[in-house]
Amino acid sequence: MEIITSVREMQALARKWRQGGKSTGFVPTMGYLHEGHLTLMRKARTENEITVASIFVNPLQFGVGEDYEEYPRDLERDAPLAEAAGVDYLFVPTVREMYPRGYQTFVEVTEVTRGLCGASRPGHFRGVTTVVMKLFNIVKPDRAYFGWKDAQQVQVIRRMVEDLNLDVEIIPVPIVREADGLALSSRNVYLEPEERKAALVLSRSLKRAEELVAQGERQPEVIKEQVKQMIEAEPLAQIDYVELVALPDLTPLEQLQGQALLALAVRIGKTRLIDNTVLEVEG
Ligand SMILES: Nc1ncnc2c1ncn2[C@@H]1O[C@H](COP(=O)(O)OP(=O)(O)OP(=O)(O)O)[C@@H](O)[C@H]1O
Ligand SMILES: CC(C)(CO)[C@@H](O)C(=O)[O-]
Ligand code: BAL
Repeated sequence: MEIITSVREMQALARKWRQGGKSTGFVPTMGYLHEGHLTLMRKARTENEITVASIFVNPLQFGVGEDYEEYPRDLERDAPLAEAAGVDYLFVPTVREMYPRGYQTFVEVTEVTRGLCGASRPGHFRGVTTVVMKLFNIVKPDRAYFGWKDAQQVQVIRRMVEDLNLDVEIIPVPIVREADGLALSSRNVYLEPEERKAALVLSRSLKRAEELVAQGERQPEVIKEQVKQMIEAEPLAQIDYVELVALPDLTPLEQLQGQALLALAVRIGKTRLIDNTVLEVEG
């Protein structure tokens, strides 16, 4: 595996593969790799001739007072993990390399970013779409892999790809969980042992919602209320949002039908965690 830090060098390599007709799979990440990221990388490995991953903690997608400074960074730990997962090139640019002096161009998706994390983290998705657009232009992948843990991010990126006619296939990958249900996240390292236990309330409340739907419940408000009550019963948890919206547009729902996304953002102590499940009703 080769580590590339220069945009120009990465672009030159990508141009060479394109001209040689080699397919490229790309996995953008913010690093501190875990089994969720590695699953994306292994999938990219099996479906493409060249596998590229990036590690870049993108300052543009963090709001004021968020954890940009504390976000875990450890390239010495990450590089061998990426290599073992089959990554050929690990792109690790600096902030100055991605946003040189005078930088002033941004990409904004307007509708599907309004609710959920877009509402609770203003400017977040503008930062995500801007960096992902840049990364796509640098790596020129045929396929790009995104985790369903960030379900809204998947819909936002898909919208950007469709609206801007980008020649890349977006491949969503199911959420990877710990044996006890907690969705893997780089931010789980912030959790103290007691908080780690309390964090299980996210996946448990999603399971409860799935049971309610299996029992015939179709009222979004009833499902959301049950989820909220479960989370509020956990003393260390504080709800940021609990939303039940239609897929793929993430618009409000009057009645559960087709595919809906039940998405949560919950603070456990100072750590903001997200999780979700797709609720599917036939007919
Ligand atoms: N548990 C998971 N299962 C599947 N994909 C995941 C999981 N966690 C992260 N990913 C995906 O990995 C990619 C990189 O995500 P990122 O580097 O932000 O990791 P993260 O663990 O989600 O970090 P954090 O939640 O702390 O921001 C994204 O597409 C994300 O959806
Ligand atoms: C896609 C991404 C790497 C862009 O910075 C980030 O939002 C993430 O890790 O999900
Ligand atoms: N996985 C989403 C990146 C972020 O929280 O900024």
